[in-house]
Amino acid sequence: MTVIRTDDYGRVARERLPADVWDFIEGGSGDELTLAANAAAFRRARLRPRVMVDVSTVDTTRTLLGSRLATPIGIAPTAYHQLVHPDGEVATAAGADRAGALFVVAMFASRTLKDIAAASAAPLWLQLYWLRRRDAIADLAERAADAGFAALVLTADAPRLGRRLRDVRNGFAVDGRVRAVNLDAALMAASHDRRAGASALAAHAAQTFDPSLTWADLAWLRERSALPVLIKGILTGEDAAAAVAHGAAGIIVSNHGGRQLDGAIAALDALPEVVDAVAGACPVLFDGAVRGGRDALVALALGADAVLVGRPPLWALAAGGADGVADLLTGLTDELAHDMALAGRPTLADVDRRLIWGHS
Ligand SMILES: Cc1cc2nc3c(=O)[nH]c(=O)nc-3n(C[C@H](O)[C@H](O)[C@H](O)COP(=O)(O)O)c2cc1C
Ligand SMILES: CCCCCCC(=O)C(=O)O
Repeated sequence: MTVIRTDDYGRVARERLPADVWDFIEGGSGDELTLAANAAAFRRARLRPRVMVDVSTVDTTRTLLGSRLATPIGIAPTAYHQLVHPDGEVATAAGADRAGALFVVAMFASRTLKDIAAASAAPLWLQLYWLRRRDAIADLAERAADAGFAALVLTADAPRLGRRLRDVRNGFAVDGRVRAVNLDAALMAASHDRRAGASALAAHAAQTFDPSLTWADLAWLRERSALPVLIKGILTGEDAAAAVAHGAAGIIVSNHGGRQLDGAIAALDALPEVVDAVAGACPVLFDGAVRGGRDALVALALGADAVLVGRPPLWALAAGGADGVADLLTGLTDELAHDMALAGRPTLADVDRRLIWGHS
């Protein structure tokens, strides 16, 4: 199959991956209402292009927390990349590096932070879940700083894992050969216990995730790491304001790709409210159903400083390893530049709400 659009990687990956791994990646929680809403929100958006603008040069570069990126399209944290490719996150990092893109590495990465860092000169951030074992969080934050990671991302929307019915039906468990190597083995054992009619990941999260996380705990993390801490999983202006008040260095508007609270609003619909509440106090990133350059353009116009893609890099990794990831990201960035030119917005500074019909 010739790969010309993001979804083509998905078709190739689906042919290559075991059905239960495909379902783990693709699935949302519950009735997958939020998963569907994320994509539908982009399909509704309509653009107001300007003409007679010099677009002979289009600039997609973006500076985020002091790091210069070739593209405002980066990689969202997703667990266990070795489920789809033997090189796992090392290949993902190499692909992101070639595209000059940000890669947010998951706490449950299947390659070591050191090996991932060695594969990329582009910025790397580390995502954290709030574990009952605080020592594991502090230890990981320290190792991330030592390995040259530039920021931490605390995922706030997962006091427990969403009820992902595909995983429950498949009795999904992570293949024993794929390990969350940055956490100690005892902490991770349950994610490999296959049991009919249950998701091993959900059972494992119930044991290890600490559902008592509140804003006060952000101070604990900030005291233990000099790295800036962003909060991922914000969908309301109230929480965005609280994040700023508690010293968050950035916010990621996200409903976890429709994998947590089913029925939560589409991430794109939440974006303007969050951007208004933040009022420029810190960068606002976005994820959820970005599948093309036009989607990225819409989210940027609604106020995101950068967008992240979650499932597509896993598809591209399965389809073509590091080359697949690099091609995906450069392809998305080319599409973004193309649409910026046709919309009469030659720089990201020109991309604002006036571009979106109904928001101008
Ligand atoms: C297979 C998979 C694993 C994920 N793992 C994590 C994770 O470990 N930590 C996290 O904060 N979010 C995780 N996410 C959510 C993504 O970071 C992101 O919010 C979501 O995938 C964005 O939506 P998209 O897939 O439509 O681009 C995961 C998503 C998928 C699909
Ligand atoms: C207990 C391990 C949880 C990893 C979950 C990754 C994931 O599927 C998600 O966050 O979504």
